[in-house]
Amino acid sequence: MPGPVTLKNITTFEMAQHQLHECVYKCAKILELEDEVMRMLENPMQQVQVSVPVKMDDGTTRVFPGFRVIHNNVLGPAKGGIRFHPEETVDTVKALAAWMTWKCALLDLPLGGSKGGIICNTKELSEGELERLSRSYIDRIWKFIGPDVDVLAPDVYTTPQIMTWMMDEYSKVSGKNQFGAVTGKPVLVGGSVGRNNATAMGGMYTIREAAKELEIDLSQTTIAIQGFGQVGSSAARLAEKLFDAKVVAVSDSRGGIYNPDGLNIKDVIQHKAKTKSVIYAPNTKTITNTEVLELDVDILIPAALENVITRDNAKNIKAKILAELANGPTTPEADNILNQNGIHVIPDILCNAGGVTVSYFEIVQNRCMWYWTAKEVRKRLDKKMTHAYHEVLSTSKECNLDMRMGAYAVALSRIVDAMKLRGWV
Ligand SMILES: NC(=O)c1ccc[n+]([C@@H]2O[C@H](COP(=O)([O-])OP(=O)(O)OC[C@H]3O[C@@H](n4cnc5c(N)ncnc54)[C@H](O)[C@@H]3O)[C@@H](O)[C@H]2O)c1
Repeated sequence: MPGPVTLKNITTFEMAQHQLHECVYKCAKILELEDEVMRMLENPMQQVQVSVPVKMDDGTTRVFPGFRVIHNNVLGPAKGGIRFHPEETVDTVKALAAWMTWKCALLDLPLGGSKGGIICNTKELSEGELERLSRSYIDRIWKFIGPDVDVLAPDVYTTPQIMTWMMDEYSKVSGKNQFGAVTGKPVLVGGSVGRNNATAMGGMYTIREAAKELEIDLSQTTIAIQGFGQVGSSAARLAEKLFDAKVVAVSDSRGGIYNPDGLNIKDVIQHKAKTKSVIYAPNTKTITNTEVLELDVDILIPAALENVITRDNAKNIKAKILAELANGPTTPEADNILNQNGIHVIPDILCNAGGVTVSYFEIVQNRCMWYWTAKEVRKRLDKKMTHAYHEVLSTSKECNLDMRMGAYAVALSRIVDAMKLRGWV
């Protein structure tokens, strides 16, 4: 975790990392954690940097820099995505690995946190080059990963096909089938059913519990969702299906759409498939992304970018529940304003943890060679998310913390207790 940083001239992503670290520091003070404990959590336990050679289609060889970072594995084998991005940096990978540590601990998964990345532009690579890159990366890092050590998962620009190549290469070098070394695989080769909409589904369970706490009848609620990608569109569909709630607005990078009587989500999905955007879907009014956030709705779901709720617009948020399916959508200054205004925030590390939870289920199924039905996956996800929500709620009430700090308090105390038990600190 960095010390004070100048917030001038830093990218949005660095800003999101900074917020995350701020939460951890604040929480560490509340929990009165000793300096050596914080030093242990400040830096990753292991950082591997590799050069990944790839034979290109034109006969030349290119070398791509790659990383794999384990932030902390006190609770179990590390778990984290692998990103293929032209602007990847080891600092980003380190921050994201720490984020995985907090999320896994909060959900009480027997896993630590890790992350990896390769600096590359997937749009410039052929299918064959992409496969050779994925396999070559595993050839460089295979000694540092595995089902009992560090499990890989998809992230930015890495797909189920890439995960399958990586699992296959790891199986080859280790001389046996090792489905549990990688998650996010297609169901046919050891993936879990229910992973596609797990993040949104997990978020819905936390919204259901928040509504009970606030005595809100979900069938009478209106919902606005920023972002209509994998997570946002699933959230819109599920809110209609599970709660019979009215989704009145959704948006994407080109703008938002609004209908006070409720959108027809199926039509919006079809419109987006045809035109690549939600805007101008039939029977809707076009609005801006800012307007989407400030609508007079009961539930607001950011499901796109970081830092969209800031000190400038937080006072205009009218929703009773803010369910953070996106990572880092709210700045610390905005958090204070939301809390003062009595908005119930379901923080990102809780709200969007359904994805990593079903990834954990994938590891369990791979280890047992016993595959669950969609109903079983949903039931287990519900149990995990509901339990985590109530732990955060009761901690925040008992310790007089907001929900975000409550979530970090639960996660940090679990990690610190385990480090003490194992004699690390
Ligand atoms: N996919 C997962 O399982 C998962 C898990 C945990 C957290 N998240 C978080 O959820 C968020 C969305 O992830 P995703 O997988 O749905 O991504 P995605 O790429 O499928 O969708 C992102 C959506 O955001 C929209 N968008 C981009 N710029 C925008 C802007 N300026 N204003 C409004 N909308 C804009 C895009 O048009 C798209 O609809 C991210 O913050 C991600 O980190 C995703």
